[in-house]
Amino acid sequence: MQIEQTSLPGVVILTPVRHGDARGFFSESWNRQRMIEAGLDIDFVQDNHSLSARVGTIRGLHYQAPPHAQAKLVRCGKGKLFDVAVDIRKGSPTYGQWTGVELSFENGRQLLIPAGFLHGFVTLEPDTEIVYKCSDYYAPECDGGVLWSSCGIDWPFTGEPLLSDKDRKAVPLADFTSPFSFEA
Ligand SMILES: Cc1cn([C@H]2C[C@H](O)[C@@H](COP(=O)(O)OP(=O)(O)O[C@H]3O[C@H](C)C(=O)[C@H](O)[C@H]3O)O2)c(=O)[nH]c1=O
Repeated sequence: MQIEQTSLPGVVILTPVRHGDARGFFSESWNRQRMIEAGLDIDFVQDNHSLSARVGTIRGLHYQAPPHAQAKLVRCGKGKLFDVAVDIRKGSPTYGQWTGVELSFENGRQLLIPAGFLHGFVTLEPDTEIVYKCSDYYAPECDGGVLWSSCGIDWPFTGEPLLSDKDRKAVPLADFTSPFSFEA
């Protein structure tokens, strides 16, 4: 498994090995022992899977607040997307900073996003599917969001995005009070 750092400490890109043969490929998309060996052991408890039919669909920027904060391991099961994490830990030297990576079925890359970061993505192909592991269960009472266009993210997409009503009405980062604090 290849591990690449990003501009945000703690947010890392993982690329599992693909074993190719005449049929296609086989890959261990997640192996807890490999994560432990890499010092990235996280006790994931829930897998999520969503389909976004239209190019330019933006889901995000979301978080779950403590006590149900979620770390996520995100990959693209079909199509292509640009995945983004934003540091919202009060007191963090990278507070409000973002990093983004293109995830696709073709490149097999995954983004590991710790708790304390917003997560969102924009789809770059039709019928794009995202699959991701979460380190806590869904807790709608802890669900929160920040407006996708308020964090200075250089989205690789022009035009009007497709958004849920919830995402369209999200609070701008400048007006946001984070429930997360940075722990050095
Ligand atoms: C997140 C979630 C949602 N749901 C239900 C609630 C709604 O009836 C429906 C759609 O939920 P929502 O509009 O919040 O889905 P997304 O906009 O894709 O939200 C997700 O997208 C961003 C990128 C994330 O990282 C989060 O996992 C999550 O916020 O699925 C569940 O039943 N379980 C869940 O864990």
